Amino acid sequence: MSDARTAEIAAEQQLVDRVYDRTEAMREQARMVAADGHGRAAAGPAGGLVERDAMVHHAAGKLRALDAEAEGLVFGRLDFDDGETYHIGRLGVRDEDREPLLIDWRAPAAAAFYRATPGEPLGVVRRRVIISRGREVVDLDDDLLSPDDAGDLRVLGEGSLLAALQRARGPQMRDIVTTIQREQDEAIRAPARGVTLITGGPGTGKTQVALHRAAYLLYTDRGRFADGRVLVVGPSTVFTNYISRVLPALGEDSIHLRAIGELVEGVTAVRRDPAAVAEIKGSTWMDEVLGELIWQAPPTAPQEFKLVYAGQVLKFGPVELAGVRERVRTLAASTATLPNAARPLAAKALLEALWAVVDGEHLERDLFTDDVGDRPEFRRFLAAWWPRLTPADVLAWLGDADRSRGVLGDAAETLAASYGGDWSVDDVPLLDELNELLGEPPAAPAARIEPARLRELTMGPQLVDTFVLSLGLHDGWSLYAPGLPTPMAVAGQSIDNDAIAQAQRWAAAIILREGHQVVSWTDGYDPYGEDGYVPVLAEPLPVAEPDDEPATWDDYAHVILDEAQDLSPMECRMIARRAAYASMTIVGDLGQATHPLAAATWRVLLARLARRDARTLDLRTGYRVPQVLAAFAARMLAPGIAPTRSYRPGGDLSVRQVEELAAAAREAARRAPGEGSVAVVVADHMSDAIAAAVDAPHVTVVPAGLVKGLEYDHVIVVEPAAIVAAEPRGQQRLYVVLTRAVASLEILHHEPLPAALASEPPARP
Ligand SMILES: Nc1ncnc2c1ncn2[C@@H]1O[C@H](COP(=O)(O)OP(=O)(O)OP(=O)(O)O)[C@@H](O)[C@H]1O
Repeated sequence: MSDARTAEIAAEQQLVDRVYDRTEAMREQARMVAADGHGRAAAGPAGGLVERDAMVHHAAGKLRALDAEAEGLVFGRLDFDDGETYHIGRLGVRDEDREPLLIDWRAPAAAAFYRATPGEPLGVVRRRVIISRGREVVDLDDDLLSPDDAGDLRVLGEGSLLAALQRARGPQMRDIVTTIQREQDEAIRAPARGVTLITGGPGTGKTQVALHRAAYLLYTDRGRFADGRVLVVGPSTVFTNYISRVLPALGEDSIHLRAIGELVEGVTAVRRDPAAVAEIKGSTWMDEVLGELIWQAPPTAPQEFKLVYAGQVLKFGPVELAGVRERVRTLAASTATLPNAARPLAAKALLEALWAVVDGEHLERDLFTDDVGDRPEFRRFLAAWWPRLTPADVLAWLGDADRSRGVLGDAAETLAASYGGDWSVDDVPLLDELNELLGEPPAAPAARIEPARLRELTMGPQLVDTFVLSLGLHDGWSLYAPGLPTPMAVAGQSIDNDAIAQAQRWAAAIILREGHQVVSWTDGYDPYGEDGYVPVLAEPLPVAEPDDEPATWDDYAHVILDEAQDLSPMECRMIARRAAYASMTIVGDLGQATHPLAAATWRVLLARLARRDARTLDLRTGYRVPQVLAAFAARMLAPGIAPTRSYRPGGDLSVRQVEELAAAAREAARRAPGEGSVAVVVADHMSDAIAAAVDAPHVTVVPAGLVKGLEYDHVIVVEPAAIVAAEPRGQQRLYVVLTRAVASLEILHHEPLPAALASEPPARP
């Protein structure tokens, strides 16, 4: 290494050491403030704000996790043509004089790190990636942005990108904060509002972008998105486990990360139903089916009712009771009452039916109804005949084909065969739907709170997590500060109510006095729940410690869907319920759609989610699959879908016909390189047999149905024809399987290859 380079590294090391020393000091300070017993709010506006700005209390606690990251806390530097220099890192850190020492990668000032090119340098003359191991700077990678080189730059930070891509895969995904590419950055920083649709072929970084976007949204508007108000949904628990390390590594752990099978409280479904079953369960027809089912007599309901009144025996058998049940349904329909709230209607209908058969010549109707209605045996019968139903109760009825044939017709047998064990992922939207359809029993009168009081209880003043400028409650504009229950400044009449920009300038000046620079404004809420403007600050504000109460699903402010191409109509309904008040980011690839009811176009998917418009960002460069393997996999692509351009050169492909698959898989796994991850991917129904045969600790056998979103250095695919034959969209499934390999792909087949793969000899690397 040249002397000049060694000196540069040493200079960067000094800065890195300063940042770590400063963060250590801040961590200590945060600890002392906590130990102080007063808390930050008690320190008053000035003290509280200075302490918060110096170092994010919340983030300080995360430094240990950040320390562990190979790329370290400081990873970039921008030199501008006016001599200005910034260092970019995973957090914003200021020095003792409150000068920025490190700019958070998500701050607007850091955007140039991911966007500057020779053609459009944005004032940057040098863009440097600082490569560290722990706290030690080991290398530097510089891009000099001279307009003369405009034609040459293919990617940003080529050296560090290549190094990142060449690193062997571990069991979990790593973040890409040091090497985010321009088109990815544009998707990450797209506005939060409305719906953002991010499309791209396999390995274009869609999942990475989705996760970095979640972290970005939290940075820009913590007041709105913190405390579990961002939901990220992935296709399976294997997948969410694979990506679960990325957000904590970016310093964010208040985001809800859930597999689609985990969206209903108390249910963790991992099993997928076969395509024929999934097709029925995923269709909106199920909404009608469930809507019928909820009014049926539960299997536990008594078939007979007997009562002695004034010497008369009143007796109803199954036929009469069925008639009464129908009557309850009619009454419920006319009053929009849901089944679980309909027991009072059931009592009314039953009493009416009894009155109709009693010899009531000498009886008074009201007396009869009151008398019978109060009898313990009547109430016991009613509770058993019209019990409170849970979604699980009703869904379990589908396990009995004789019972469900009336509503399901020919589909009854197919569905019944799928029940009996644990819930499948495809059942989860049905449980969610039933939750809506069944409703809740009416609240006991004592527990009822009048609306006015309810408003006060739920809408009363709360502390804000960030500054908010709002107009309304007082005459003129009010500026709220984090942690303070009253406005910290009021503009009274002096600012014209229409002049939002003028009010924002006023507020920005006050916020600047508190040590924060306002970069722009977004929408938000003041402590009274009224609309307000929230400043985007050049440095993040401290985060309130997340409270113990988990956010409920109607609190989500932003919902991110990964692998969205696979969502069935019923899954979309379940998500739409959770996203009723949320903006959304939808991420996917139509070429990888394997669900039998997958939407054919994004417009259809948006409609299923009750959305119409989206801003669309397409990622065009693939970073996972090397060119040779990408070209081979593209033969399986459905017509009309363009293949992805791959940035990664090479790729090792071999295709072998073998006598005995299990033995060949064992042998291939044994020969697989020790460096990097190795997976054997096989049709779901063959996976147990192949797993038993392979039995090698460093090799994972993955059923094809679970491999979506994952990647391995070396992939061995066993019997592609069986993967295609296993399901209606087997062709797409095989495409997903063939696009998982980062370095080598070995195909073992006994049966002939699917025609598209066999059409010409595979290219040799
Ligand atoms: N800018 C980047 N720098 C370094 N690595 C990157 C970059 N973008 C993507 N990658 C890597 O490329 C691989 C694929 O990324 P990711 O899984 O996010 O792609 P995807 O589009 O979601 O793929 P799929 O559709 O197949 O699930 C990952 O290993 C990811 O870390």
